[in-house]
Amino acid sequence: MSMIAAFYGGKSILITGATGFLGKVLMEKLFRTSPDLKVIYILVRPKAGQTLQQRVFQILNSKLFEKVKELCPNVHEKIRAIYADLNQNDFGISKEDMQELLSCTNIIFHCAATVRFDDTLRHAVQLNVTATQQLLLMASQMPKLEAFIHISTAFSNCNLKHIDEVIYPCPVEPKKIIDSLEWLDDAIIDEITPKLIGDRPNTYTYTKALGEMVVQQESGNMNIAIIRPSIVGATWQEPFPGWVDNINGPSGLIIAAGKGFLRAIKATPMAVADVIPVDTVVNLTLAVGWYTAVHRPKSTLVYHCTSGNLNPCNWGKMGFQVLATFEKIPLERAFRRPYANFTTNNFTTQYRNAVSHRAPAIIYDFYLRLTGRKPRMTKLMNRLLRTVSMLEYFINRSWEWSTYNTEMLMSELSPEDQRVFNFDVRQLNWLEYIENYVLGVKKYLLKEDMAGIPEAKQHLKRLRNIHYLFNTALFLIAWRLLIARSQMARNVWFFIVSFCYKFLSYFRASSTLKV
Ligand SMILES: CCCCCCCCCCCCCCCCCCCCCCCCCC(=O)SCCNC(=O)CCNC(=O)[C@H](O)C(C)(C)COP(=O)(O)OP(=O)(O)OC[C@H]1O[C@@H](n2cnc3c(N)ncnc32)[C@H](O)[C@@H]1OP(=O)(O)O
Ligand SMILES: NC(=O)C1=CN([C@@H]2O[C@H](COP(=O)(O)OP(=O)(O)OC[C@H]3O[C@@H](n4cnc5c(N)ncnc54)[C@H](OP(=O)(O)O)[C@@H]3O)[C@@H](O)[C@H]2O)C=CC1
Repeated sequence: MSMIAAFYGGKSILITGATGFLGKVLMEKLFRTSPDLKVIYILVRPKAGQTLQQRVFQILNSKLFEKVKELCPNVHEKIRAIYADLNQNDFGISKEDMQELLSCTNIIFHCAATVRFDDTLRHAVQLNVTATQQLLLMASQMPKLEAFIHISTAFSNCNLKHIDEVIYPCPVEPKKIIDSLEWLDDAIIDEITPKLIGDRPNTYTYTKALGEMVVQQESGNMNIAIIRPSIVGATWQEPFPGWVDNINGPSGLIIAAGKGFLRAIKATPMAVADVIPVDTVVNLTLAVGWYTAVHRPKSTLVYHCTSGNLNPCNWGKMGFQVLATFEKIPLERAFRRPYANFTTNNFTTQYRNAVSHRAPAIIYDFYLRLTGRKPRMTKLMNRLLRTVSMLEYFINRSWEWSTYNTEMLMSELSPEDQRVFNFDVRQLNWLEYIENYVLGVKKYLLKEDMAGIPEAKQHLKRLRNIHYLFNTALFLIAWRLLIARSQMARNVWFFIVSFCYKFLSYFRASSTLKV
């Protein structure tokens, strides 16, 4: 019997960010391994015209929850969606709901965050710092609380090369930032943002670091732990391989490469691709929840959930395997044949952006205009290049994350728990994982039918023929222009034509002789 699964039985668990990528997988695993848990409270806001209930209904009816619904048919009765917007004071939670949360919650998993790299400092602080502070204040009023697990990111200290499982201080106190954002106007905030974030690449990593400091400062006598996952990717094994439902991290670029939009990317092939499957993160999170509540470590422990030091893969290998998978299983309606490579310096990157990205987009938009349709490719391409430029920081560097606490926890688990809550990435076969990831992107994110593969292959053949035709036409036009202007080119042309003619005459004469 799994001790961790048994621990969550009968518990009331509060999850923030349950509608997100990580949150959904966390909920799924909890229901699958501890179907006797009491209730999962999820803090949800209405979104895209959907009410709370509609959002929960949509999650429960997704492929991810198929197994859970078999094992635990009353799962919908065990989810209690509570209206909450983390941008508001007290999260906008009603008095009755707040009372219930305060009196019943046993465990908190705080996953909600803004993960956008281009968010304003004001919004990122509100969500990743102030909301964390408010949640901790709520948690401190919960008499039955056993553990508070905060999800941070391995990149919260990406300004360092070697990162230990400790909370590093930020130059400016989080409280000072929160206070000053209250009275500064947006223009001034935008101006001081680069100075505040310093050598971090964006407001996301900066505010996640501030969030950790807040956790440390407000921990009081609660049992708190921080988990730092690196780049969270599709599921490895559970509930099935390859599940992914958002375009963050590598997923968006995998689509862009598969559809033939992305032809070149500035990346260091030998840099470590510290991707970690989402089910591995969830298994570690649940194990940490159990350990923190049961063993009550004296201080706030930080756990790195990374792959690089135990089972490294690099961007070169990842990119190669992504493209190799698209050879066998292409995406539907590709713009061009999937073919991409890495550039290493700014000059070649600018050149490839102009020639391989912008020029085809302009030509295609011209074609759309000619055929009476609305041009859209240039806009799409500019958006892609902007996204790529924001991710470049992470694919041109390597970091070392120590994993003492994570390895210590692994050794504390019973063999059964090591199996059920497996977070040992040494067992991960990267090539298999990447192939399943790419397949998952096709099936679960793009919702493409596997029956469409022959048609997709046919489409790629047509694209190849168009590509050959286009290149031949381009060559002939360039050659025609050249021989019209240069005597030397004309001489070369005359030489080639007469050589071919002589060769053909000789061939014809000899074959005639043989007969
Ligand atoms: C040797 C051979 C070689 C061969 C080589 C071959 C190479 C080729 C192979 C290539 C593959 C292999 C290499 C891979 C490298 C990966 C690097 C990853 C590094 C990641 C590091 C992460 C580290 C940190 C980890 C963390 O700790 S945090 C988590 C990470 N955080 C992020 O990853 C957020 C980033 N993103 C943004 O920050 C915003 O996205 C922004 C970018 C500002 C844009 O922003 P914007 O332009 O506004 O675009 P969006 O609005 O966002 O979206 C635009 C459209 O997508 C739609 N859409 C938005 N959402 C979603 C959603 N959910 N689900 C579905 N759709 C969505 C939206 O509807 C809109 O569609 P539309 O409306 O146009 O129709
Ligand atoms: N994905 C990754 O690569 C990594 C993620 N992490 C961390 O893991 C955690 C989860 O990330 P992930 O699941 O990928 O992110 P998602 O963007 O998929 O999910 C974010 C969640 O936060 C919720 N949320 C955002 N704003 C609010 C708000 N104002 N009120 C209520 N809820 C809100 C979202 O709700 P809604 O659905 O309503 O928008 C969503 O449920 C984050 O803390 C992130 O920093 C760490 C390392 C890597």
